[in-house]
Amino acid sequence: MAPRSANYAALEDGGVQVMSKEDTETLHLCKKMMERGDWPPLLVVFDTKEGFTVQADIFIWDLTIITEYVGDVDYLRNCENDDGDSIMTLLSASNPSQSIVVCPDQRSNIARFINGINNYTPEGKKKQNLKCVRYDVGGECRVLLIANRDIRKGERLYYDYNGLENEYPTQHFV
Ligand SMILES: C[S@@+](CC[C@H](N)C(=O)[O-])C[C@H]1O[C@@H](n2cnc3c(N)ncnc32)[C@H](O)[C@@H]1O
Repeated sequence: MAPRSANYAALEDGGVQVMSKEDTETLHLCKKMMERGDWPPLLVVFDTKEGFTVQADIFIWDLTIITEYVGDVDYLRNCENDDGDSIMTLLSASNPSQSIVVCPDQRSNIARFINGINNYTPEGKKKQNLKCVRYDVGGECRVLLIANRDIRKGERLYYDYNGLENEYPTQHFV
């Protein structure tokens, strides 16, 4: 695992956007709500083709923070040969040995059950209703999944697994 000090947003190649004060307050409020047991209105539903999926249990407005992508944080170099299908870039450093990733295999939250779009079909792209955005929050990188349009109750949540490195194979995704 990487020490907390490894998550130093200033190392990001090209920089990472700083989260606004207002959004940072919202993020802290989300954390507090979770701590007291107020969970977001999302359901984990099993699908025979897609495995576990996440769906909206109420209407969700565009730009709502859905969840932070959390888990153990490790150096990318330690995980390159892992067969996990849920590793997420946290910091993509100019010096690759300083790049870190989130590994949600042992500890995580609902984010690891959110499925991805098929990058090779127009239908896949139409399904996308979340965007994955990395922010500098108080000097540390954080990954958030945010609604990129209004989402109907009952709609499944999808984002593009290939936002940055384009290395995730999605040809077989439904
Ligand atoms: C981060 S996990 C998402 C949760 C996963 N469905 C599960 O059951 O644990 C990523 C894996 O889910 C599956 N997956 C994600 N999106 C999919 C899609 N659109 N169609 C089919 N399988 C998908 C693939 O097996 C992928 O490797």
